[in-house]
Formats: sequence, C-alpha cells, structure tokens
Amino acid sequence: MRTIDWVDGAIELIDQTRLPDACVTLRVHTVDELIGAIRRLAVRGAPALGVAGALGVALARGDREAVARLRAARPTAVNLAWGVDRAAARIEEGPEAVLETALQVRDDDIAACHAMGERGADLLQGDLLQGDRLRIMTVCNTGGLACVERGTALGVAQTLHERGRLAEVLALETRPLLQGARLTAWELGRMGAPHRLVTDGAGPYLLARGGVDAVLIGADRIAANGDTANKIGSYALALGAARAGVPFIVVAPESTIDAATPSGEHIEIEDRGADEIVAFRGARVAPEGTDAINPAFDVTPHDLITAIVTEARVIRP
Ligand SMILES: CSC[C@@H](O)[C@@H](O)C(=O)COP(=O)(O)O
Repeated sequence: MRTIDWVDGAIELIDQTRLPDACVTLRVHTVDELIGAIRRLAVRGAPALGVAGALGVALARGDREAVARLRAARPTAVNLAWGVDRAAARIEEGPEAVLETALQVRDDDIAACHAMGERGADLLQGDLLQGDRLRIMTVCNTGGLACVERGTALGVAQTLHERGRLAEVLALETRPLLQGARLTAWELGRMGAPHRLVTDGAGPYLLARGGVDAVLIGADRIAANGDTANKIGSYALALGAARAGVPFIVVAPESTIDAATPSGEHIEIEDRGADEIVAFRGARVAPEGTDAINPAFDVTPHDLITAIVTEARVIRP
C-alpha cells in the first residue's frame, strides 16, 4: 500500500483525516486541491509532503505562481519546499521531465526508508543498547503514512519487529489531531507489532519510571547545527529522556536536513490556530470563547539528541 502515488495523470493519496475509521483514497487533479489536502492534513508527514510537493509540480503544468503557492502550503517541514524545488528545476524541459523527477523523489523516499530502518535497528541493537527486545517510545506518526511505503522512526520499529527484536512501542496519542492514536496505532496494528497508547503528558514520566529503552522520533526540519523541529511534544520527551538517561534518536532522510538554516531559532513553527484545541471533530471541549495557542511543532536542541539516523549515515550532534 502506498500513501501517495501518481496514477493515470493524477495524484492518489490516502485521506488521513478519515483514519482509522475508513481507509479512503483521494484523487487529486489540481494544485489547489492538493494545497487543501496538505492544509487539512489529508496528506502529512515531512517525507510524504516532499513527494506531494514534487508530484504537485506535475499537476501545475508550468504555472509558476501555482508552484509557489504549493511550496508555501505548510511552513515547517523543509521537505515540501525541497520536493517542489527538485521537480520545478525541470519545468523548462517540459512535463515529462518534471514527472520523471517527481517519480524519482517518490522512489528515493521508498529506498531511503528501507535504509533508515536497517541503519536505525543496527544502531539500537549494536553499540547503543544490545538489549534482547527493545521498548520504543514515539510521538506523532512517522510510519508509512508519513512517507510512501515505510516510515522513518516507525520504520526502525518495524525493522526491529521483523527481526523479532521489538518488545513494544509506546505511542504518544499526540494532541490535538491525534496522529499517534489515529495513525500510529492503526499502522502498528496492521504490522502485528505490540503497542500501547499513552497520553502525551505521560511520556516523560514513563521515561523516568524506567520502562523505555529508546525514544525514536522523526523530523520536519533539521538545522545545520542539529537542532530538530518535530511534532509538538518532542522537546518534552527529549528533556525526559535526557533526565532518565534514555537515548533520544531522530530518524529522518537527508532531505530533511536544511543546511541553509543555521539553528533551531530560525525555523518557522506553524501555528494551526485555536479551533483544533478548543474543539475536536466538531465537538467543543473548552468553554465557549476560550482562546488557545497551537504550535504544531517544537524544536529540540541538538545537545539533547543522541543520534540522527539518515539513509546515509549516523550523525551524533
Ligand atoms: C516521518 S514524519 C516526520 C514528521 O513530519 C512527523 O513526526 C510530524 O511531526 C508530522 O506532523 P504533521 O503535522 O502530522 O504533518
């Protein structure tokens, strides 16, 4: 199953707003439809956004203004702009060249996720932990739904599971949009991998209590100094992991490393507005008129990160 693909002249993607209740495929024919799908998180996760951006340029048919709007649909994940730029670099050569590059971005992601899974699992089973079966904590969704076929951080857990070396995944539910509860639990269930869901606030406490061997997270943008933007809640886990002496590992493709951004304070953090906090799926959960702050991501300073695993290397910031 592919999260996103190019089928008969259009983009097909799994509508992640409908999961876990229904697995529905959307066909996207225009850049504006794609921008809408990105903004409402029908397609989400940094690597999938990179592929969406590249395939979206093929939908733009040379319209540079549409390409610019697509590039800016969400600000934090560098992969979106990266994917758009890769495909847009070939606009002058014509639509076939653009599509060829977009499909290459898709295929590169599939290969990178396989490589990250192997490298991450080797790291955890090798010099870092040497445990028999590992207990992994994670936040948000970093599985195949955030990429094309396999995931980044959750891809490492999947590889451990396939090797018979996964004790369980503790998945943070990930307020406010519940990517952990809705998407990660759904993926782990389909894999047959042992898992339990925990509230976001329980993460650091469970680390302190000693029930976790490693924290694995993905990334939306890694600055040149290793500071890493990822789903809100990652920073609290990093602090908890540091205090508990638990390795905190970022798993992300090379395309998420943004050499042009020197450090985390320069990363734009998307604020998704109060509505997602004060209500859930149309049901109000806070008193009428309550305002809220809703940063979708936070930044973990590089000194709290044990290792960054990419398809090509292990970086120890
Ligand atoms: C492999 S996905 C890495 C990140 O993109 C992921 O952890 C994340 O924060 C996704 O946020 P989202 O708002 O769901 O797009």
